[in-house]
Amino acid sequence: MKKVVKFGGSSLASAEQFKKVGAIIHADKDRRYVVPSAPGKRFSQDTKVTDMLYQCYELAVKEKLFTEALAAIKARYDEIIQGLNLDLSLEAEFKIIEEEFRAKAGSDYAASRGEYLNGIIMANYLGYEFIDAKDVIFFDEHGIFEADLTDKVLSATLESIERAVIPGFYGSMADGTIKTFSRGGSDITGSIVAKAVKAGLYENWTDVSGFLVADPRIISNPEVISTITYKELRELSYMGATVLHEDAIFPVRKEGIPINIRNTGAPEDPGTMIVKHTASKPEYTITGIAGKKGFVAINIEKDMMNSEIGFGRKVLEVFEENGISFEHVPSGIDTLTVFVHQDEFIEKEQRVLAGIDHATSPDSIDLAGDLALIAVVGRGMRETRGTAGRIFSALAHANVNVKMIDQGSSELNIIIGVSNNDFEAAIKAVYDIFVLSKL
Ligand SMILES: Nc1ncnc2c1ncn2[C@@H]1O[C@H](COP(=O)(O)OP(=O)(O)O)[C@@H](O)[C@H]1O
Ligand SMILES: N[C@@H](CC(=O)OP(=O)(O)O)C(=O)O
Repeated sequence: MKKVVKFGGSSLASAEQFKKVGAIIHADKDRRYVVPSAPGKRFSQDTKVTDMLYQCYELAVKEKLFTEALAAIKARYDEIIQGLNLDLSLEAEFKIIEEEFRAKAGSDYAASRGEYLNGIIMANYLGYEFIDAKDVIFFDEHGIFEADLTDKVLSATLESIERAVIPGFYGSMADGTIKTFSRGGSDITGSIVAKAVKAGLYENWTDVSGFLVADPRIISNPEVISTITYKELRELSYMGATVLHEDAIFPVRKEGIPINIRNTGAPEDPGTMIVKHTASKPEYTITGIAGKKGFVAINIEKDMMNSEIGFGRKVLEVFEENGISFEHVPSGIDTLTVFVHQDEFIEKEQRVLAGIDHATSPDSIDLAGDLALIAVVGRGMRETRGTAGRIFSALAHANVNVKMIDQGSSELNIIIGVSNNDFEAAIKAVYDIFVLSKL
């Protein structure tokens, strides 16, 4: 069986981490295709190389001195090369990067160098072939990922290569311009490679022992989810469970290739299996909880709204015209509320409000900001009566005021809107009622 293994930045932050990764790869001969991220944080106050690259390029664009910032990035790689005793120099690579920064090659080019250089080191360390992602991962002229072309070229390229390192996070457009996925996008590259080689398993190695029921930065020592479906996972990762990029399931989903989240620091732990279907019953009624802060609700009221055909479309068109995507649109008889990201909305607020006024002549519009959305997700919720009731009584006990409820018709998730200040308390209350009380 072929396995594709992606290692996140936390797994490749130092020479010591690289050694653990090397041991993991050598422990299983099926681990043939390796997708590395850029070096991440070595300790909590450290800076990821990707962020250092963005900052350095920002200086270059402003025509400020950036050589020191670039030297600090080079030092991160040199430390790894020395720690691994490799006969490798990145001198020439950094010369090219410096020239490209001066020529303002783009912030995507800048960020992509994190994975590119780490890929060169990884290939040298393992004795695997290095494949530059710009030659096998493609985007169209609008920056949209080209799945079919990529799959064709990548599978043909890897067919004759027994073992290879393909850096994550970036690819190229037809004119050669480097383009990255959104942040955390090496997870997507891993999935694309798994599809192209028809892998039996896509292992995604990180710094936690699997997908956890809740964010470990909010709940201490949360339980590990042993098996989760692609659908549940997408809901959770979209809503802030950053361990896997929310788009990483698409390439493997069609082929039904399972993803296994594993811990580089504890390779003996089985981690989480992410699968298409499972007969296994979840341990608790809910599979997981995730959430994000920073939303604003725009409440629109108009008498007889329910009989005005096209009302919702007119409202949503205003958001579309202003380039703002909406998250949720709960509605009543005479009210409609639109939830959007506060940072996207804030600078366009007056234009949007005037647009809604003009398009729908409402009786009133009011705004509620600083809201958080929490998704409670689980394939087991459909079969269990009283789940919503339990969630709301737990929140009431924790003194959390619920501002919005939205249950998807799939009954796979319940979305709850609370104030930003209540975010952590709400997640804790839901976690406690289902996991600690074993419901
Ligand atoms: N539900 C969750 N399960 C596991 N980890 C989570 C969850 N929600 C948030 N996280 C965070 O995601 C981190 C792993 O993702 P990330 O930092 O992108 O790792 P990597 O550097 O390996 O790509 C964990 O250290 C954890 O803090
Ligand atoms: N290095 C990129 C891409 C990535 O996926 O990184 P990580 O695997 O460390 O989340 C980022 O920081 O966004």
